Amino acid sequence: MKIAFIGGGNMATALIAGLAGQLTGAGSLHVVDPNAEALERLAGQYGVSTAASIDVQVAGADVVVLAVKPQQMREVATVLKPQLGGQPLVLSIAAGIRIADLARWLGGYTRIVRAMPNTPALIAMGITGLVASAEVDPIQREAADQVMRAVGQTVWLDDESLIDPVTAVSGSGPAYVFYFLEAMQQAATEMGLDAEQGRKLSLATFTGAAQLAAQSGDPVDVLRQRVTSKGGTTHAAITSMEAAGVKEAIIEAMKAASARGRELGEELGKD
Ligand SMILES: NC(=O)C1=CN([C@@H]2O[C@H](COP(=O)(O)OP(=O)(O)OC[C@H]3O[C@@H](n4cnc5c(N)ncnc54)[C@H](OP(=O)(O)O)[C@@H]3O)[C@@H](O)[C@H]2O)C=CC1
Ligand SMILES: O=C(O)[C@@H]1CCC=N1
Repeated sequence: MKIAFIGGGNMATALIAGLAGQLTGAGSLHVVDPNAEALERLAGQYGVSTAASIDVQVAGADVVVLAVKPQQMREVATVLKPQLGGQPLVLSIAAGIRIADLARWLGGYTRIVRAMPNTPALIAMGITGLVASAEVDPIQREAADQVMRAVGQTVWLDDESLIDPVTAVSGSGPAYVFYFLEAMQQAATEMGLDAEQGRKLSLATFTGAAQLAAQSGDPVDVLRQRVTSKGGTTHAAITSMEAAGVKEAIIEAMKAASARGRELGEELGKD
């Protein structure tokens, strides 16, 4: 499979890192980005071919991954439009941008899959929500799934509007986890542990608890109750979190992320 990336930033780098080791034979990765330094780094680390603007290699690709910021998508689509003669799959990972708007900017081109990956793709532990336009055939749908499966798990959606909730849960999700870890590490040092001890203890706790939740047949509230001895330390912590409204704040934050995705689509998809 020949895959061309338009945009070689944070998310594209995570996908390229995961994909680089998986392509065999005639498979190739090509990256277009105006930033020469970013291209040099990607070529050096992952052996990809590069270009500063959309070129003949993009025109010959089987899959064109659009990995620019949502605000840059319209301009990129306009430049890409004349290069779609080979009928590639256009795989957009931009938050908010709706298939219908992208199809319009591409001059009515509809072989589009919209995907929402996340940065753990960098270590092949990503998860991606996907939705295909009605015109995408099963072969290209499988191609999209294959690209994303190379960097983790995939979840297909029937309804495009659900990609905003997916963005709020798993697209932005790694940032919430890092934020929680930041708080745990800060608390650890404030209570007298050194930074390395705090980092090791909090990271292992997060990974261990997540693995336990994934492997256990029990729901997470039951697992939480098993840690919470009556009148003990965990009870003190959870009582403090409940009083501060932590759960409600997380739920509100995620709804804000989803609403921002929808708003981006409305704002940027006008006319
Ligand atoms: N980061 C994440 O965790 C996730 C991001 N996404 C989506 O991925 C997309 C990219 O996000 P992210 O990687 O974080 O953003 P970045 O800003 O890191 O990457 C975008 C890259 O595209 C480059 N670029 C700008 N204009 C063009 C152009 N005309 N042609 C080619 N490249 C161009 C940018 O260069 P310059 O900086 O010079 O403008 C930059 O290097 C977004 O749409 C986002 O919604 C989806 C899931 C998760
Ligand atoms: O913050 C953002 O808009 C992008 C989409 C999901 C993660 N990062």
